[in-house]
Amino acid sequence: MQTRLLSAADVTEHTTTADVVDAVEEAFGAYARGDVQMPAKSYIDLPRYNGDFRSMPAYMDAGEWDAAAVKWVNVHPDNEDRFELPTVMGVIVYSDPRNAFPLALLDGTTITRLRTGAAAAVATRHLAPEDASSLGLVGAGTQAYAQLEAIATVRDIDEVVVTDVDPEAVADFVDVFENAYDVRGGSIEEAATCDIVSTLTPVEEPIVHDVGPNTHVNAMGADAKGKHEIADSVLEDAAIVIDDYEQCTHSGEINVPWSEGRLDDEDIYAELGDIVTDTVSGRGEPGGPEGVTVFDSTGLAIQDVAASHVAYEQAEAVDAGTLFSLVGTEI
Ligand SMILES: NC(=O)C1=CN([C@@H]2O[C@H](COP(=O)(O)OP(=O)(O)OC[C@H]3O[C@@H](n4cnc5c(N)ncnc54)[C@H](O)[C@@H]3O)[C@@H](O)[C@H]2O)C=CC1
Ligand SMILES: CC(=O)C(=O)O
Repeated sequence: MQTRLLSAADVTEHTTTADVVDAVEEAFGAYARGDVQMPAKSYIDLPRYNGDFRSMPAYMDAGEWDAAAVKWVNVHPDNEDRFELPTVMGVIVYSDPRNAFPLALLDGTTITRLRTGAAAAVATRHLAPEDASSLGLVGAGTQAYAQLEAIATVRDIDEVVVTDVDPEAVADFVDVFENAYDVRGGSIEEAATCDIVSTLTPVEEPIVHDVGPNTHVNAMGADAKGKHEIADSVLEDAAIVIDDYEQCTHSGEINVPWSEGRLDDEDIYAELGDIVTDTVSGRGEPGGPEGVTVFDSTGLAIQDVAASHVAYEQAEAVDAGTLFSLVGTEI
C-alpha cells in the first residue's frame, strides 16, 4: 500500500470549496451528535519566537463516511517579516480509520485556509440575514481570501470592504478579486458595518467597536489565550455562537472577557453544531436570534478531518498527487 502526497498545488486544484463547506457542516453536526473524538487543541508556546505549535487530532463519523487525521500546525505572526513565510503552516496525516494506514500526507496550510473559510460559511449560512450581500474583512492576510471564497458559496455577495494596517495587503487582495466583486479598501468601521464581517487579525486589544444593527460577525482571528478583536460592548449585546466550549473559553474571541468575568454561560446562545442539527434555531427560524450575531471560531480538528476527506477523495478520483512508500507494512 502507498501513501498519497498532496502538495499545496494538489489540494488547491482538486478540492472544491463548496464541498468543503458541506463536509465541515457535517463535521459540526457529527460533533453535536457526539459522533466525534477530538481532544482539545494542545499548544506548545514559543515566546522566544513569538509563536506556537499546535497539535490537532480527531476522528469523525458522519454516517455515510468516517475519517481520521492529525494536523501539526503553528501560528507565528512575525513569519512574513522575518522569514517570508506564512503566519500559519501545517502538515496533515490522514489515516484510514479501519486499519490506521496513512492514506495521505497533505499540505495543512491550504487545508487550514479552506476549512477556516468553510467554518465561517457554515455559521454565515445559519446566522446571517438571508439577503446579506456585503462582506467586510478586517485583516487582509492569508485567511481573508478563503473567507470570501467560502462565504460566497452561501450568500450572494456583491460588495466587499477590506481593511488592514498594511495597505499592501489590501491592494493585493483587491487585485485578486476586483474582476469578480465590487471590492474596495476601507476603514474598520466601514468593514464592520457590512451585512457580514469576518475578523482575521492576531490583535490582543479590540479593534472592532461598532457593527451594523443586524451584522453577522465571524470572529476568526482569536484562537489563542489573550487574543481579542471585538469590543466587549459588541459581544455583550450579541447572540454568541461558539464552535466549542472548552476551546472558546480558553482561547477564542470570548476568552479575555470570560477570564475577567464580563461574560459567562448566560451570554452563550449556542454551539454551532446545535444549530446545524436543528436543536437550536438559527436566524430566521422561530425563536432564532435577531440583531447582531457573533460566531466565535477557534478552529476544530474535525474541520481539518472533513476538509482532508474532501481533498483526498477528489484527488484519488483523478489519481492526483504522488504515491510513495512511507511506512513499512511487512508483517
Ligand atoms: N479560527 C481559526 O480556525 C483560525 C484562526 N486563525 C487566526 O486568524 C488570524 C489571521 O491569520 P492569517 O490570515 O493566516 O494571518 P496573516 O498574518 O496572513 O494575516 C493577518 C493580517 O492582519 C493584519 N493586522 C494585524 N493587526 C491589525 C490591525 N490592528 N488592524 C488591521 N489589520 C491588522 C496584518 O497586517 C495581516 O495582514 C490569526 O490570528 C490566526 O491565528 C488562523 C487559522 C485558523
Ligand atoms: C492554527 C489553528 O489554530 C488551527 O488551524 O485551528
